[in-house]
Amino acid sequence: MTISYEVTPPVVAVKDVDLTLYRGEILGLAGESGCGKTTLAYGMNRLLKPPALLRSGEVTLHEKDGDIDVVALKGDELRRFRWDKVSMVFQGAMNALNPVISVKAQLFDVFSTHRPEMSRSEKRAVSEELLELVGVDKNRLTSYAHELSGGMRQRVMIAMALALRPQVMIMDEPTTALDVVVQREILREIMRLREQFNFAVIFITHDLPMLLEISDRIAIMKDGAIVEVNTAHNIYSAPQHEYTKQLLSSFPSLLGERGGFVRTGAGGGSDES
Ligand SMILES: Nc1ncnc2c1ncn2[C@@H]1O[C@H](COP(=O)(O)OP(=O)(O)OP(=O)(O)O)[C@@H](O)[C@H]1O
Repeated sequence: MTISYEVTPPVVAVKDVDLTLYRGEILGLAGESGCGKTTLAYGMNRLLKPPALLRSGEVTLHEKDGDIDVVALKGDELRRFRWDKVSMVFQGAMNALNPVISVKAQLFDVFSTHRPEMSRSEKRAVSEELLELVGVDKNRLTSYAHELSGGMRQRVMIAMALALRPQVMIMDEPTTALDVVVQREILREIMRLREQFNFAVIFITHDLPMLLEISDRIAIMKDGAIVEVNTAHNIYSAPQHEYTKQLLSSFPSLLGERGGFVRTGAGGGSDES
């Protein structure tokens, strides 16, 4: 996939990227600011708007009953694909909730658009369940965004992304704006939900230490290209690309003693120390 911004002169933000996301995996996408992570995510979910242009490439979702050619989707098909199959939690999503509409109205809106057959009481029951799933009291259904803390708003956004049980969730810096304690709570929640519902996650951040903890595999992006993809364990213990080594060494916390990982078992890297 190649994506450019058709400005003068044009900026090629994603250069010939080829990426496979496996069912149920967490794929971390790391790289410094401006390397093209968000543009790539938008490209995968058909969210590019001019001057962005998908110059070439294809996106295929393999489903039980056949493949979906995402680039060919139009109108209603595309609307159904988003949220239903692939949902996205954006950078700064906690500010994306409409402040003057209740949480309930925003959740109901997702169902009204995508599940028109649901009754009000069904919507209510499912919305309450969703809030509880992401650790928000169901009484918050009637709250407005401005009445919620940043962490709660972000949880509500995750509940919305989860609402239709998509196969893939793309999370672009979903916790960056939150303090470290809340950030870790939410990460744990995402990991738990992933185990429960088995969706795959593309997790985008420049925070490589965090990705090492939560990802199955990590793709390292530089200047619009993916320079290395490997298991989190191999990225950490046997980085191949010079840039990956540089990126690892730019996080002092990774050089010293390793702290406790959120993730246990595979991927955390336990061959040394
Ligand atoms: N609307 C635009 N017009 C022109 N260039 C753009 C536009 N949006 C992004 N770019 C350029 O495309 C490149 C990739 O940007 P992108 O936002 O995808 O990077 P990123 O890795 O997600 O960065 P960050 O972590 O800061 O969000 C950058 O060089 C950026 O300046």
